[in-house]
Amino acid sequence: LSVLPIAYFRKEAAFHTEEDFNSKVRTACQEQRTGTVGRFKISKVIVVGDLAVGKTCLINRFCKDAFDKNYKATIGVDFEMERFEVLGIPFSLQLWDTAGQERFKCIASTYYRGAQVVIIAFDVNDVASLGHVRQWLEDALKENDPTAVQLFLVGTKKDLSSPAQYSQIEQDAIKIAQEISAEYWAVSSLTGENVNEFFFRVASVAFETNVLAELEKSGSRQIGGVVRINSTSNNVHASSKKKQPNCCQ
Ligand SMILES: Nc1nc2c(ncn2[C@@H]2O[C@H](COP(=O)(O)OP(=O)(O)OP(=O)(O)O)[C@@H](O)[C@H]2O)c(=O)[nH]1
Ligand SMILES: [Mg+2]
Repeated sequence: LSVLPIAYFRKEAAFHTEEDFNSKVRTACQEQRTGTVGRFKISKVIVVGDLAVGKTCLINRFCKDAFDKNYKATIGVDFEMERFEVLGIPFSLQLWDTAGQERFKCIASTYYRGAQVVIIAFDVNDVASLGHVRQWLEDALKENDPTAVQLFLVGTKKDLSSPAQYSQIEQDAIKIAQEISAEYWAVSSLTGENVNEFFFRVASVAFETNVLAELEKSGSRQIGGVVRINSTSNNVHASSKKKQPNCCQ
């Protein structure tokens, strides 16, 4: 799946409104200076939200181009891998579909950790599911570094709402998206409306962020063309300090 720069859905609640990839990112990709991105890097994406809002259907529409009208609750978690190519660089997303049902939530939440992207889904025909967005966010951020996570708020089942009903809930959804710094989208897994666009946007935003982080890392390491391996080994050391005290000293 080759990813072209995909536009935001609503200007009022978008990460950025540039029409193309960041120029630093484009140059780095041209010169194949993307570090671990493209070789080892897999970004973890979790999809959370109330039961039956359509999380599983959303992932299945994108990954399998399939739709099931029968509801089968997700028990715990499921995951799908999706490979993309962005600016000629291979890039993978691991899409974690989690359970919305209360009784399976505690299993599911153990898989929230390490997410780069959090997608909070609500049903555009169910105001209560939008009301629960903050709770889902809180739960997801308990397991993650809030400053490192990119958030998407996605309204599902757009096919079931009339334009008038839809525009009413969209106003509220955009307000919440702004408050929680999420990018807002609305999709239908039944018709497929905006589903590919949405995931391509997720992939391009995640990719850009990863490449920029790589550039920052290599920028701070390189001094006058000399690669200082110290700074990374310090990090490794810091995180494994407890187990291996003084191993390199
Ligand atoms: N009309 C319509 N129905 C949908 C859409 N997406 C999902 N549904 C239906 O909504 C029900 C729930 O969908 P799921 O995807 O299983 O919901 P979920 O969020 O994964 O639910 P849990 O796994 O219990 O958390 C199913 O009957 C789907 O067919 C949509 O875009 N349009
Ligand atoms: Mg499900």
